[in-house]
Amino acid sequence: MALAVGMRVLTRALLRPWARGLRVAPGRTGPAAGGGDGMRCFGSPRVLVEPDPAAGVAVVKMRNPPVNSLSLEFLTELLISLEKLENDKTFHGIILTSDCPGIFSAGLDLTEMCGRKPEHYVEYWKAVQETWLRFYLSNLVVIAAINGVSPAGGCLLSLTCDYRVLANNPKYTIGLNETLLGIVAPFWFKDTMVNTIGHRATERALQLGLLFPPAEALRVGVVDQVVPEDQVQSTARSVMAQWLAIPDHARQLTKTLMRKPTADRLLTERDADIQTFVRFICRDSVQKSLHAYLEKLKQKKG
Ligand SMILES: CCCCCC/C=C/CC(=O)SCCNC(=O)CCNC(=O)[C@H](O)C(C)(C)COP(=O)(O)OP(=O)(O)OC[C@H]1O[C@@H](n2cnc3c(N)ncnc32)[C@H](O)[C@@H]1OP(=O)(O)O
Repeated sequence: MALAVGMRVLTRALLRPWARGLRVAPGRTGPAAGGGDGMRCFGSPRVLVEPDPAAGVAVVKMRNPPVNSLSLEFLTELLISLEKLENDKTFHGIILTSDCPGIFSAGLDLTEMCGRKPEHYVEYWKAVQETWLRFYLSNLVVIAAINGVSPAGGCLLSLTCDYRVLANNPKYTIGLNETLLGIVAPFWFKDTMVNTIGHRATERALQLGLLFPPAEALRVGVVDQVVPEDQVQSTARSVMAQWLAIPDHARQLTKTLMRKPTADRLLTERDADIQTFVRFICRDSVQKSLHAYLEKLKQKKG
């Protein structure tokens, strides 16, 4: 039932004109692409997929410059790539990483949440929910190779993964910093964090909008491993090999057992959650906060 609802939303998304027009990235082969057996990179303008069929793994690189903000188009492309890989029996695992230097993802795209019509907020929030559900419940092993800063929605995306490897760079902070923007992390953002680091640590992290530098992120458990920057990908690969050595059906069922209750909560409250989001984001005070925050980001340069 849950899956059917999810598929309907994704199918609707795929039917949108800009999604239908998605081009497949020009194919290229290479070592990262498992060039040995000739399988090519594929993907879409904002998502590059480097398949390694021999290992049963694909590296999914987010490339929505400058900061991999999670726009509606980008989320849809991510979902399409995920679905393609899930439907291809060659693949058992995904390494999710960034192609934008120094940035994993800046989180939800603030321009999707500012100065738009309520109908747009509905469409956008559905895509955010769908992305979370599909990644959180994916049967594939999903490992985040976090090679940059990862606030808010960027952190949430990494929390949907089964394992997080973070590059040891003090600039690469990670956390749910929504309160600093004058907004509130929805219950399923909070639940995902609670499932990862526990209730008390989440309470503190979310109220204060903490963005953890690598050592702190490791200590509190937001990430599973911190490694030198040039070892993030290789570490993700060796962790993947360990996870793929486990009998797949047993691992998948265990993942579902652990995650389904959390996902079910959103699935049963999905429409109410959309209404809550739209009501909240349409408030004058929230729009003012978000505009001011975006302005501050822009002025930082000047
Ligand atoms: C019940 C209601 C529930 C509501 C819940 C809503 C939940 C929201 C969750 C979120 O994810 S909100 C987004 C939170 N994200 C952030 O706080 C990150 C903001 N960005 C930054 O801190 C920095 O940009 C960075 C990621 C550290 C990168 O810094 P850098 O110096 O490399 O780049 P900038 O010059 O700051 O940015 C370049 C460019 O990109 C624009 N931009 C940055 N972040 C976003 C974003 N999240 N959305 C849209 N646009 C973004 C920035 O404005 C610059 O634009 P310009 O036009 O080139 O000036």
